[in-house]
Amino acid sequence: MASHLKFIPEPKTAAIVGCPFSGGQPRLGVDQGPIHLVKAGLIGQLEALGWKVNFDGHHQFEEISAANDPPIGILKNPRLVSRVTQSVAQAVGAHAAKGELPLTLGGDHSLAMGTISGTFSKYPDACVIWIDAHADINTAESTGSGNIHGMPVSFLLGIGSKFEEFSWVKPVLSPERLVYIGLRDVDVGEKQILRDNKIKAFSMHEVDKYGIGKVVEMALDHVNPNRDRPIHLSFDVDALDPSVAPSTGTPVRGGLTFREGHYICETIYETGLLVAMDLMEVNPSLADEASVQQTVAVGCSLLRSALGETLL
Ligand SMILES: NC(=[NH2+])NCCC[C@H](N)C(=O)O
Ligand SMILES: [Mn+2]
Ligand SMILES: [Mn+2]
Repeated sequence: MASHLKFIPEPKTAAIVGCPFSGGQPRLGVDQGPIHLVKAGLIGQLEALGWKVNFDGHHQFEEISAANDPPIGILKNPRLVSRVTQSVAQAVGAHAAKGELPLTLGGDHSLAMGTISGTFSKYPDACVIWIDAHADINTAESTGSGNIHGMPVSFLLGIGSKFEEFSWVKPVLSPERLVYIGLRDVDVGEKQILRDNKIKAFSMHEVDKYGIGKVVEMALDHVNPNRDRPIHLSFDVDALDPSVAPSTGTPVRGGLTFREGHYICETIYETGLLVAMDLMEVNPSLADEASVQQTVAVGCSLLRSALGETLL
């Protein structure tokens, strides 16, 4: 397939934004996700697809001190998450501004607050396709956990109470420019938020009912009816079934198959509209060595599919 990406000039260049960060949730180890993905050979694999790949080491968040970061209300590590995601927004925005395609490797999904802010700084009319078992749309009012990886979408939409610490996050995303695929563990308060804001979501029920081909087409018809808007793809590896991607912090059974996950990435590549992708929540400290290798390999192959790897 000699597809090309409409918004990415030649020579097509991907920028790896490695984000070893776990502060949006309580489990250690998810910060090692990007290190494993790169060690597994991701960069060479993308180069083999004809991409120029920029990677000058993983981002260093050490200087962003975690000291003295008491909860704000129920929000955990609020200052740390805010500063880290703000620096990610700047990095992603700078790559996008140069015409590169940022591939952000997480790390936990709170990072998407930064990646999507960065994408919208260059492409204000972009849309977001969010692949996840979870909606990650809790507000400070609705969250039970206080883990900010369950909340980035509400911040990007500008719903829920506002915090001085997050004043840099602008409500760049509007509800009709967002669509979910793969949901199956959505909190009661999140369901209300999805209804109140008329946000389109295809849960695993719809994937079973219509098949993944039809679901992706309907998702694109919703956020991108004329197939002219830039697409930011935010892929939480826990969207896949735990038998496919076991090494992740909040696995939920009944997820996407290996092929369904890849089909989504392949189809979004085929639109020619992809401008940024996140691959989040790979946690190499969870599960045995073979499961870790399997999850990291799946992460790499999802990224390859989104960057144009074809089956034939
Ligand atoms: N990015 C994720 N894996 N998010 C899981 C979120 C789980 C739950 N809904 C929460 O708010 O805590
Ligand atoms: Mn998830
Ligand atoms: Mn998520």
